[in-house]
Amino acid sequence: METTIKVEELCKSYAHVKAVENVNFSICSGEVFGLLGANGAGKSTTIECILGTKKQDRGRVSILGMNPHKERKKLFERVGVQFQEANYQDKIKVSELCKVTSSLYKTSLDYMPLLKQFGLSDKLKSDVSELSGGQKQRLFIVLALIPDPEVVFLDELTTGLDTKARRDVWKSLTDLKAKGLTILLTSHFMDEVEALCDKIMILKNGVSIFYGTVQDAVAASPYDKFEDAYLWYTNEEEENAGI
Ligand SMILES: Nc1ncnc2c1ncn2[C@@H]1O[C@H](COP(=O)(O)OP(=O)(O)OP(=O)(O)O)[C@@H](O)[C@H]1O
Repeated sequence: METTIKVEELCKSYAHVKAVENVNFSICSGEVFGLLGANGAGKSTTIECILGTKKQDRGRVSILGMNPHKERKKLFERVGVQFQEANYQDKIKVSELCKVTSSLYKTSLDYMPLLKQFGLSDKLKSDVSELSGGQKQRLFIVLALIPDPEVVFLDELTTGLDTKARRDVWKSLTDLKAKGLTILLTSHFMDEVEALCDKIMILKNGVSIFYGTVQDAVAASPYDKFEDAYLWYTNEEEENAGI
């Protein structure tokens, strides 16, 4: 399988914080990769280095065979990003935001079927500011998919979604993966990670403490459930240090 994203020896510090330290992973096309870790573990920083919106101090990143710093424009056409907090005008309607987003790309998908897929058809004429948190979250996934991307970055995928909406989003993503879409997601829900991810990396204070499949993560821990294993990985050092 073709490698879509390759991260080698990635390091990035801010003033006094080592946000990412010597991180290595690769993601093949059509794979779903979960970047996990507590708040502040270094997930967003890693993603921003891959997208080229932040410059790493050391290490190499390649995405779709490109250097994200040198080929930002080309990359933009082929990559989708779900933002947590998008900057849009207060009074913009869902249909207008979809139209504006489509106009940014040379080629884009028809947004109507996407809105339908994510349960938002009846919100077409609503102001974005009037949507519920979960509806906004789903709209941001739709916006990320409008450029018909080869890779999509989904940050805190289903935070704020109700049970049914989460399951629907999982199903839609599984269908897109089957068509070859590569997905990098972050999530704080381990059931979601278990349901979707082919491979995961768990970061702690910017360092990778596990890289592999969910099954391997469970097998290498003293637990049978992934959520217990995840907590064991992320707390291990404190426990060993007697904190
Ligand atoms: N612009 C910045 N200036 C200074 N420190 C920063 C900056 N951005 C992030 N950091 C620090 O770098 C570390 C990693 O932050 P990052 O946002 O990558 O974590 P994260 O895993 O994405 O967290 P979350 O789950 O809360 O989104 C944290 O200690 C954070 O305080």
